[in-house]
Amino acid sequence: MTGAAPPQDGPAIEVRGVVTRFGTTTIHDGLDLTVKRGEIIGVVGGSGTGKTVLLRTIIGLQKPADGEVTLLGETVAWDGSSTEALAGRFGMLFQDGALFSALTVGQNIQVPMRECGGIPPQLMDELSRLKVSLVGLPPDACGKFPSELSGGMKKRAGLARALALDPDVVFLDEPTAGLDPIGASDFDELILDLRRALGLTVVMVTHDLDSLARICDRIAVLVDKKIVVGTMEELTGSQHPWIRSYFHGPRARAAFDRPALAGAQE
Ligand SMILES: Nc1ncnc2c1ncn2[C@@H]1O[C@H](COP(=O)(O)OP(=O)(O)OP(=O)(O)O)[C@@H](O)[C@H]1O
Repeated sequence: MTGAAPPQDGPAIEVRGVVTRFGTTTIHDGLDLTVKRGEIIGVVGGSGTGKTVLLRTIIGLQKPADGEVTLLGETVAWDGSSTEALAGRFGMLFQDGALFSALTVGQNIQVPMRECGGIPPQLMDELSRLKVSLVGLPPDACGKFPSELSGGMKKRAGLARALALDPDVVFLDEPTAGLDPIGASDFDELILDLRRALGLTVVMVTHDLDSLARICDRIAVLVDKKIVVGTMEELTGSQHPWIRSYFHGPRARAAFDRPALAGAQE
């Protein structure tokens, strides 16, 4: 990490030549990705292609075998100092919400505030109420335990915690998984509202084609241990077999409201 103030322009995230190996298995073999500030980018790929590992790498939790990552102008160091230097500047919503079951929603939201330190308890209470309202939960949700919440409410509570310290970037790992279509589309709207209101940059791993079509500016596809990135239109024109079948399958056509490709195999 550099000690200098991070530049406010330039990309939110730069991934250059990232190689990730577990034992003898290579997951990423030279990933490059640039995420612009204020962009909503979807990350897709087959199961086990390393989408979650990519998020963990960007936020400094997973050290790659090679490559460089810059997050909000800070070079990620993977020795713990990254997370410290970037404290509060990014938030993460883990796949299952990852709320602490023994803590209320309000207390969960206050976890990052306590880690940050120096925030008086009364202000933390006030801030957690604000975050609860920001994500569209009723005020009484603050005093509830995760077990008392629906799946959709848990996701919103997890998002409120990710937003606890007013981050510039949020990472969402399958935020709409397990939600019914209405809950999922409400969540999509919430992400769009938050981007509009807070200027957030959003990196979202998702299998939800409706979310991709509705809210993502660009999509990063993990294939062949690398990333192919483009707009929906650009990727729709790709000849790569996995990308082609992903963006032209019947479910994709329903989500993207497109007729079948002329000559496409069904
Ligand atoms: N800490 C680890 N040690 C060893 N292998 C790991 C570790 N973390 C992830 N892997 C492996 O790396 C691969 C990619 O994992 P990852 O969770 O990123 O996949 P994914 O693309 O998010 O998959 P899914 O869509 O199924 O959630 C998997 O084969 C996984 O088993």
